[in-house]
Amino acid sequence: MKKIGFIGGGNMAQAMIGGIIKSKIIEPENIIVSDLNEEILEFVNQKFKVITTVDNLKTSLQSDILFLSVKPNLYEIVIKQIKENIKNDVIIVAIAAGQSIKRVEELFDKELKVIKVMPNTPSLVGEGMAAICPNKLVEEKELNFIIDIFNSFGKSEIVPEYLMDAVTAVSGSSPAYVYMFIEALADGAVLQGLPRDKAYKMAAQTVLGAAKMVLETGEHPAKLKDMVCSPGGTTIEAVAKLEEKGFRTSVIEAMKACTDKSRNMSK
Ligand SMILES: NC(=O)C1=CN([C@@H]2O[C@H](COP(=O)(O)OP(=O)(O)OC[C@H]3O[C@@H](n4cnc5c(N)ncnc54)[C@H](O)[C@@H]3O)[C@@H](O)[C@H]2O)C=CC1
Ligand SMILES: O=C(O)[C@@H]1CCC=N1
Repeated sequence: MKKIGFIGGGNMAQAMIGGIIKSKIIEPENIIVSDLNEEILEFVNQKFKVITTVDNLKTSLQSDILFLSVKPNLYEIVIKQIKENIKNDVIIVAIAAGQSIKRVEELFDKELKVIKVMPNTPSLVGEGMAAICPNKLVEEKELNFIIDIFNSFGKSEIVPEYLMDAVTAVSGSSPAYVYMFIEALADGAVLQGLPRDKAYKMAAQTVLGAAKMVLETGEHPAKLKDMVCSPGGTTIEAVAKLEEKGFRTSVIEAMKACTDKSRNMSK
C-alpha cells in the first residue's frame, strides 16, 4: 500500500485528506501529516486518525507520494529541509499557486518526479476539481494513480502547465466567489423576509442543482438560463438587472486579476 505524506496540514490538505479517507482509497494509517502548528496536528489527528508529526523530514522519508501543501512562499524553506534525504522515486505533488514544476525541480536541485496540481476545497465533500500536470519523469501508471486519488473525491483534468494560472481562477480560487454568490443570494432573500437558515439552504441547493444541470445535461448554460426566463416574467427582470450592474464583467475581471496574480507569483 502506498504511503502519502502532506507537508502542511491546513485548509487544502485537510480537504484532500478528508476526501481520500471518505473514498477509502488510502487508509488513515498510511497518511502522514507534518505541520509546525501543533494545534492543527492535534485537530487533523483527531478528525482523520492519520499519523502526525512536527518533523517534515520524517514525513518526506515515509512517503511514496508527498504533497507540498504549505503556502507558496514556504516552498523554498520546506524543500531545503528535506532535499538532501529525499528518496529518488518519491512523487512530489506541488499544489501551491504560482509554483511551477521548473521552480520545484530547481529547489530540489535533482531529477525528481514532480506533478503540479491545482485542487480545490470542495474535495472535502467529494466534489473537488483538480487540474493535473506531470513532469517527464512521471510514469503513466504513477500518473494514473494520482488521477485515481483526485477522482476519488471529485473530478480531474490533465492540462498543460501554461494553463495552470487560468485554472487557479476558474476552479482553485473560484469556490470563494461561489460562496460570495451564495451569501449574496441569501442576503437578498433575507432582505425580502426569509429566515436566514432557510435562505442559505435554498441558495446553496439551487447552486448545486444548477451546476448539476450543466454537468449532466451537457446543455449550454445560456440555454439552461433561457429555460428559466419566461417572456415578460420574473427571471428576465433579475437577469436584466444583473447585466446592467456588470455581473459577468465583474466575474471575468476578477478572474483576470486572479490569473495575473498567479502568473506574477511564479516570476
Ligand atoms: N485553500 C485553497 O482553497 C487552495 C490552496 N491551494 C494551495 O495550497 C497551499 C496551502 O494552502 P492552504 O491550505 O489554504 O493554507 P493554510 O494556511 O490553511 O495551510 C498551510 C499550513 O502549513 C503550515 N506550515 C507553515 N509553515 C510550515 C512549515 N515550515 N512546515 C510545515 N508546515 C508548515 C501552517 O501551519 C498551515 O497549517 C498553498 O500553497 C495554496 O496555494 C491550492 C488550491 C486551493
Ligand atoms: O488563494 C490562494 O492563493 C489559493 C490558491 C487557490 C486557492 N487558494
